[in-house]
Amino acid sequence: MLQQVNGHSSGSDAHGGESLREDLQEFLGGEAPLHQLDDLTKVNPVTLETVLRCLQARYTADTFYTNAGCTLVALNPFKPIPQLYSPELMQEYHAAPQPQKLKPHIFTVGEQTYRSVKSLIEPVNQSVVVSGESGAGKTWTSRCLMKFYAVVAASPTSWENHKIAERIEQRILNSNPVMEAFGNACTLRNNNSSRFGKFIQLQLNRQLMGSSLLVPRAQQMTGAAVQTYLLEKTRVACQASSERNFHIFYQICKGASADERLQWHLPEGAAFSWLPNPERTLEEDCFEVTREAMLLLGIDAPTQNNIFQALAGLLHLGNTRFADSEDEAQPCPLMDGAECSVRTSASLLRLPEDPLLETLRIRTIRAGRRQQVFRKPCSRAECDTRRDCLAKLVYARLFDWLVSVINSSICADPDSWTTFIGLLDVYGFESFPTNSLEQLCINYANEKLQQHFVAHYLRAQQEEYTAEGLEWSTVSYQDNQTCLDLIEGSPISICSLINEECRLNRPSSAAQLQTRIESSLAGSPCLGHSKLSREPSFIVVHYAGSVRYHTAGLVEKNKDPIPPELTRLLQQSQDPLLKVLFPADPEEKSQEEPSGQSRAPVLTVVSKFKASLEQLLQVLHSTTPHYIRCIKPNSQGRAQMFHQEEVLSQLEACGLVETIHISAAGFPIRVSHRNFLERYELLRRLCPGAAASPHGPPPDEGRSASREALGS
Ligand SMILES: Nc1ncnc2c1ncn2[C@@H]1O[C@H](COP(=O)(O)OP(=O)(O)OP(=O)(O)O)[C@@H](O)[C@H]1O
Repeated sequence: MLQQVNGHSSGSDAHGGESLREDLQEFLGGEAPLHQLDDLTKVNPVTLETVLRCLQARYTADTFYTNAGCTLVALNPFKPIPQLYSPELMQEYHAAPQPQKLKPHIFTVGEQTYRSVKSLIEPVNQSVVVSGESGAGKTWTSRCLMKFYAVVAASPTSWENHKIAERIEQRILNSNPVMEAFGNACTLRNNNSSRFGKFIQLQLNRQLMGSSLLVPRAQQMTGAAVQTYLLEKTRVACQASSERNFHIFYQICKGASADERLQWHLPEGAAFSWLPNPERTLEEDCFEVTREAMLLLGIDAPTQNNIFQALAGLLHLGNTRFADSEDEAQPCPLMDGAECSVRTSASLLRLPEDPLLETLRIRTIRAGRRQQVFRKPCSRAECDTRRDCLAKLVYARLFDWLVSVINSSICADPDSWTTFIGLLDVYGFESFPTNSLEQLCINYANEKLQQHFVAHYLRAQQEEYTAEGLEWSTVSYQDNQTCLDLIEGSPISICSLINEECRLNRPSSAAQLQTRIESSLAGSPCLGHSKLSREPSFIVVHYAGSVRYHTAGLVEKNKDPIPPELTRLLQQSQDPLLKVLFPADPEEKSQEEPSGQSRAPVLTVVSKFKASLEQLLQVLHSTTPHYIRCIKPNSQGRAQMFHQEEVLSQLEACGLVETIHISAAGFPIRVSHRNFLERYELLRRLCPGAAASPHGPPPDEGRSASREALGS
């Protein structure tokens, strides 16, 4: 293009203009400032480098939202910017004739989804997929969107309806502090990290405004439903160094009244081994906010008291330490002081003390044709595992129960809503020095979502070309099906092999599992080899990068075994809450007591997760998806700091690099007619006889003028 311009320079003399020479100088020097580009697919050319430079320029200019085709990229500002989320700004986006013409913002996505629901054009239901790594701003974004909908989707017809709507919205918003108190924790990467995934379905109902059918329809929020995924329950009993347990434990220890301290056996300054780093004071430690929100969700004070007492019981359980037994035939003795912990824990959980201790220390085995019962003292390590398992079991059931209570409080009668907007806030792609089943599940979910995204993005591209009247150009793009086949395919895949090990219930070493995976799936191009690793592992080449998964403990984690004695013990509790969490249910036995010889399908972690993922994707497929990719500009959580390498790896992990490649596979350079004329108007002036305006492009933004410039 430069040569072309230079090539025409003699022509410029023909027009004789000093001014033309000056214009040329300006043309050669002046690209549109990068920070003004609202859409990453419009940087020219679309490459990783230009995209990164554009994001950095915008971040430096305090511009945190940028479009990338059908995706919104949200850079975490790491500083409060109240005016960016004010109710006035919400109203501005809500009232704008074309919100997409305003600056990119989460409110644009909010308003677009809301209008699409209102338009009743199929598919009416909408979903917003919010992704990004830990600390990137997913929870913040989802919360902001919920507040936005609470404002715009609350325009009922009567005062009475208004009050009902307000109550529902308040409850929906109140579900956030409760779920965060019980499901979030302070990690190395985020002080308020969600340790579970969630899909919130905001249920809307069509309202007729006034009596005339011609008056525009509104959609009013009538309720919501929450679905959660993969709570990191291991955190209850095991926290990485410098991390913390779930916020709620710190809240009760810091916020309990004097009476409650007595009742829950939580004296000031008491030390609990499952409560590391209690000296750190976080904004999230606010017990009062959680209590208030629980109350508004219908969890009354006695029930709350019951919950907190059970949690205190778990903390005391964590202080129960075992010593090695000198005689294998005898149960492990308790360490000094642990007797008191068991007693307190038993009294708070309202369990009989001796059976609690016995269950922790003695395993019952059924064997032989007659299923004779044998009692075998556990090793110290086994006692620890059983203690931790008991705590995880209680906490996971409590969390699920809370979610169900929240749902019954916010969920609308199925007849009272017709449409919905779904907000999906999931863990982003993970790759740590050691990766196990949790990362495999999370990355598997990300692969599924990425495939969904690529299919949608390619379709959107083709539609755009058609609308532009461009010649049909099939964007050939290889999606991530090969990787998904490796993880979940039939008949043999990583999931099926791990499940098979659980079903056969045979002793199997980590090295054997590695060999089985490598030999059975050797043909997959997405299975990498781990020659350098000392520990048994396998590598999966994900769309976002290669991840090495260690096979040690994988099968056991997948089984997630719950000794049946533990469930039976909890069913004996006199505590009203535990009675609800552990009802005497005959079905439970079949789930939790898989017999070694049984061929019945075992409900493994992977198979449950796969089923819930399929259900989620079915819902997503039935909606129009919107994507928000949250990016963390630096890992220190500091404002005004942009680390290019960190951002780049996130662009890869959240699939934005893919978007860029797809854009480049189609038409990598996209400029509106108006911008094109603004930039290349000069070409028309270089062309002898062209009637170019010295004042810039004509106002019609027309194609013909652009063609003329191209032809010159
Ligand atoms: N738009 C924003 N404006 C100001 N601060 C923000 C914004 N988004 C995020 N933050 C800050 O970043 C922190 C981390 O954000 P958030 O908890 O939403 O991350 P996340 O992606 O949900 O992380 P995780 O996966 O660990 O739950 C917030 O606590 C907040 O301090």
